[in-house]
Amino acid sequence: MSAASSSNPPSSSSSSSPSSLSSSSADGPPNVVQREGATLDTPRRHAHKFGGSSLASAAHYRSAAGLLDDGASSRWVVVSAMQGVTDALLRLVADARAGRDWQADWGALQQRHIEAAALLDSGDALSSQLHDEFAALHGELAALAAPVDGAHDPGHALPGLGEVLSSRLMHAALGGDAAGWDRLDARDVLVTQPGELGCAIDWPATEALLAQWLERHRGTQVVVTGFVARDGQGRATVLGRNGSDWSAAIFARLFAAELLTIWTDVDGVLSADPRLVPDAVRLPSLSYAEACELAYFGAKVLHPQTLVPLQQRGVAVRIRNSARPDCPGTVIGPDGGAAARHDDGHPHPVKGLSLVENLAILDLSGSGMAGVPGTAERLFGALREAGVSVTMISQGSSEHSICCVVRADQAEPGRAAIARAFAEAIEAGQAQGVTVTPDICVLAAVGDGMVGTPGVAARLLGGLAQARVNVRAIAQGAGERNLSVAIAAGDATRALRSAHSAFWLSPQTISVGVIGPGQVGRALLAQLASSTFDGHDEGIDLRLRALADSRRMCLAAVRLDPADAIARLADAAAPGASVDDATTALDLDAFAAHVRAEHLPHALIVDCSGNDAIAAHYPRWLAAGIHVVTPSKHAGSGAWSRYQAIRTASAAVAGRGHAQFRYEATVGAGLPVIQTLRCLLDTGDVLLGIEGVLSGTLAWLFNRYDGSVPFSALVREAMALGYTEPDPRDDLSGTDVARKLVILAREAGCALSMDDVAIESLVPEALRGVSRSEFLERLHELDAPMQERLLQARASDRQLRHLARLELAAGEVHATVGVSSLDGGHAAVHTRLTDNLVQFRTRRYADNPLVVQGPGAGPDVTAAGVFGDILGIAQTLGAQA
Ligand SMILES: NC(=O)C1=CN([C@@H]2O[C@H](COP(=O)(O)OP(=O)(O)OC[C@H]3O[C@@H](n4cnc5c(N)ncnc54)[C@H](O)[C@@H]3O)[C@@H](O)[C@H]2O)C=CC1
Ligand SMILES: N[C@@H](CC=O)C(=O)O
Repeated sequence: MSAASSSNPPSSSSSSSPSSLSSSSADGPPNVVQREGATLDTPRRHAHKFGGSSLASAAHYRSAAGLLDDGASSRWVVVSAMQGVTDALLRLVADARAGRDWQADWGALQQRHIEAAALLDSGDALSSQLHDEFAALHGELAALAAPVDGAHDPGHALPGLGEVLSSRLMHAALGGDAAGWDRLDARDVLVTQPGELGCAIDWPATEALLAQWLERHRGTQVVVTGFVARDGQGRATVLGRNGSDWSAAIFARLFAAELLTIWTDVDGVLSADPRLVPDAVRLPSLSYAEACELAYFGAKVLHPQTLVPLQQRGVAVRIRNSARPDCPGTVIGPDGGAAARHDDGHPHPVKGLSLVENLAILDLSGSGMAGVPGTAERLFGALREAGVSVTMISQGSSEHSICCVVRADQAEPGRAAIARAFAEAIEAGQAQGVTVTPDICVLAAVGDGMVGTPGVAARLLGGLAQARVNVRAIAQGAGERNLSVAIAAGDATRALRSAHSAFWLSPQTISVGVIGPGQVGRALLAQLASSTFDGHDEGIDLRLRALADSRRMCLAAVRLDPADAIARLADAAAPGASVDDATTALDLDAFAAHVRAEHLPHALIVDCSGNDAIAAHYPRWLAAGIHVVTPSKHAGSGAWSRYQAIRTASAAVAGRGHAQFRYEATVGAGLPVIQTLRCLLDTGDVLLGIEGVLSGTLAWLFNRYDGSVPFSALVREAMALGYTEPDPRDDLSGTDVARKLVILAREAGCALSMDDVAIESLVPEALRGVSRSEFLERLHELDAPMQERLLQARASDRQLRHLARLELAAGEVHATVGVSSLDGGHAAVHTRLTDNLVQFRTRRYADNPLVVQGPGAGPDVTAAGVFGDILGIAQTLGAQA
């Protein structure tokens, strides 16, 4: 018997429940759904169903019994078999039929049930009942070896024994008769009959038998066997796979429940298959129509057949996780439609996305078909004759071609049937023939809210376009609840993720990867973790999805928590660690590919490594549409050719709009230095010169250095405070400041390079070529020359400051970096701590420079500059959306 059929609608005489049910029900006429005073949270007449995954052991039965304690005055619980038992029974039947040994498996199955019974019932009664059931099963299995006599298959109903046994265990777990629980074997009352579309329910016969049963039972607390039933001759039968859900719906209707709760092992219906779409969200509610659409299109929701008996009476279904009863699950009912909001509080026109795989497209085309009545009838008639079921149909208004999607294994019979039906037309050249496109799947967007909502197709197709998914065929009925597209099977996951993002994610969702969790990288992660900036209100959704240091990387499918991302990077590499995120050896191409997830609208890499080799990747990343933000000066001040490649790549990126390269923190850390210069230039001003203190480290050193403490001791302190470059010689040599000057000059349109800057280094010649560690050991060698400079400056009542100068005049650029001896009139003498001081002299600010001043080094202020760049990019994306 097939489960993929629908029940016949009940006859008019069956539209009310049996009269005895009415008299035995304490809550009033059972054929009137009791809504007054009841809500879905506190139904008075509550049917439950437990699937096998919720009934794996005695402990599961106990906790299931606890879940029934919900205050309802009438409770019915329909049970599946214990987990795995139906499959075990099917194997037993197959083995017995084939003459293979089945005794051992039979014994193991009996043992499993007896053990569970012993834990649930202290007496012998339950065990002895189970022994009787197993003895009967033994006899029936033994008889299966004999040839089948007549059309009735005696083994057909045996797999239903699992539900019978399970109902006994649940009855015991609930306290049995003593606790007021009846047990109803559905084989006594539920009558099936063959229907046009398969197995159907004989409602009048069922209601009559149930009425008789209710004359002998209270009927307000009943454990019911799922899956099993009887045929018109009173023989045991089963409802087919997933029949337990159908049973539950049937009994919820027969007992006039207000709500049917189906307890299973998932949190409810999700917006898409979570194995394919990590971002899938639980749907709080669905209408019957939406649930049916999703179910037909591959979502593992309830079989549509299950909903029929409930929909006819307006009974709501709630799908809940028995392992997480706090989760409210998904309600399917009359009110689950367009108005429903998701957990994020926003209404969504599309409720879910589903995918049907293993399909093929059949296409019949020919100019002779246009305007000819009956073409479609002939085509689909041929498919019907060949027993080919059609999943999707599409025809353009030109009528030049008609195509349909069928199961892959039915493509060839379908093609042959259409070719036969149109043989004459093909021969005459009126039709070109039938083509088969294999390896197809259909992606469907489903939702009541789609009805009358403009833009749904645009979002779906836009999402697919972004992921470069080609659409082969499209179908949407006038009902507007389902928009289906046929696509290549190889594109399925990418398509589903992109479509999901198009409907569920903000257009300002950014997939973020961070490289270099050092001083600045750590501070940035901390700021991302603790930021009070509520990106979701703005629509900005920054998703840290990747983190790398110089050896490893950690990639997360959905997101890494910035608060423990560094720990994950370290921990996940530990032997035996198993997380959903993959930590592997650093592979920058794989890192970038992961960040540039096609299903997420935008991608951004933050490079805090300070490593020149990483900067070499920027042109490729930018060309691939990945935004790049960095505090590192290598790209901005490195080889001119690379700098140009970066600019070119960020200027022209097809598809996603151009990828941005931002590096505000390279000059002045968190100070708005580059943006100030840009603002001056973009508004038509002309840069004449820049003078100032561009090193936080050197500012701090010279602000502190008074001869009382050796200069080398102050350098060590600056290192510890995170002011210096990873190698402090970059600061002391003036290289770091020169880099900043080059960055600013290039920003102003000058092709300046490091070689063009006259740099005075504070690093003695002898220490320039040694290793970093040797340099640190010999740091004291700086002390004597610095002491001497200090004394000289003091002798002329001056102070030492490290200055950078850029002069632009008559097409000439002069850039110098070094220590100056300044009198008290110079602004640099009045800086404090790590203050940077940047004086822009421009045409507009010629006499009195525009000054940017403030702390110019340190992990926190630098990270803030980086964070500001990230948000700046996100905001421009918002403006584009
Ligand atoms: N510290 C500060 O005040 C400021 C720093 N910056 C810049 O920020 C950048 C980072 O500075 P810090 O955090 O102080 O340096 P850091 O040495 O503390 O951190 C660098 C991090 O990058 C990682 N790394 C190095 N090479 C790598 C590679 N090839 N691949 C992946 N990861 C790699 C290291 O493992 C380390 O985690 C530098 O470019 C620096 O110039 C800019 C403005 C201010
Ligand atoms: N080491 C640098 C850090 C900022 O760029 C400095 O001291 O300025």
